[in-house]
Amino acid sequence: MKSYLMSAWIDLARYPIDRLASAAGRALLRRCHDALDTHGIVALPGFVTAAATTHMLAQSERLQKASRGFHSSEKHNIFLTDEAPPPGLGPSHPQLQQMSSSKLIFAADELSEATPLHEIHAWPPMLHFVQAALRQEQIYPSACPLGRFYINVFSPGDQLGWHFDNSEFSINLMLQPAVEGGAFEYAPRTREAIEAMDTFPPADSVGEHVTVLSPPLVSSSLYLFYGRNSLHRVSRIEEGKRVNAILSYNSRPNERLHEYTLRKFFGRCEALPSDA
Ligand SMILES: O=C(O)CCC(=O)C(=O)O
Ligand SMILES: [Fe+2]
Repeated sequence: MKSYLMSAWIDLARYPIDRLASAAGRALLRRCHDALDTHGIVALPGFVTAAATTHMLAQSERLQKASRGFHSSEKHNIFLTDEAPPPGLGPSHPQLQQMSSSKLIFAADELSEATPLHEIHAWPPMLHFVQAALRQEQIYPSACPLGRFYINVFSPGDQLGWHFDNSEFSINLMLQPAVEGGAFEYAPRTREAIEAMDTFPPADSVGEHVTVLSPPLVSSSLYLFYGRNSLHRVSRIEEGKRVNAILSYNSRPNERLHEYTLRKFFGRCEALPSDA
């Protein structure tokens, strides 16, 4: 897709991701690197256009009305593993903490081909930008029919408990922050410190033990962060819906999510029939 068409979805004047070698492109990358080095996260306000956000929110609204999607509700540990912890750990050990998470998810195959999300995810300059901003050697768009991109809808009472992601980095597009609650709380580069703890703090006191950032969440903004190394959560939504999109890229080509993750996230392993 040509830049002049993509500029309907991405604010390419403000974020010249299709001209990374230009002075403006290099300045953008420097800004990303500085923020990632300092905070482990970079926020890019107004990365997508209001038209793109409106389009994606309308699609999510239609799917909610049609009772589509999968409401995932689960208990998990902070490392998102199913491995049995070694015996003899005290009850407050980080490996034994059970967190609760719930949200409604629309998988990629429920989001039509014509969605801006599909076009943004597949656009080569987007991949090159993410790769350069996150200083990855080579990344590839996820090939997972369900998980290559998806939309999360958090309603009041939903949250994501503290966790480290399995993937090294995450690309999160905020479409609509909650009216109240639903903060993204992020503790940069804390994996080693948390792994070394004997006692994990109560969920609401984590910030007394490690530095927790809570970037302002603004509609149409893109957030890039290193989720495998940094403990993070989405606090309980108190009012309004919180809607965001996740774009997946991997360090190996043709990666797909494993059956276990697919079941947990999407409630199924198979893509829907293409005429669904
Ligand atoms: O919704 C967010 O802001 C973060 C999502 C997240 O941490 C995840 O999907 O693993
Ligand atoms: Fe996460």
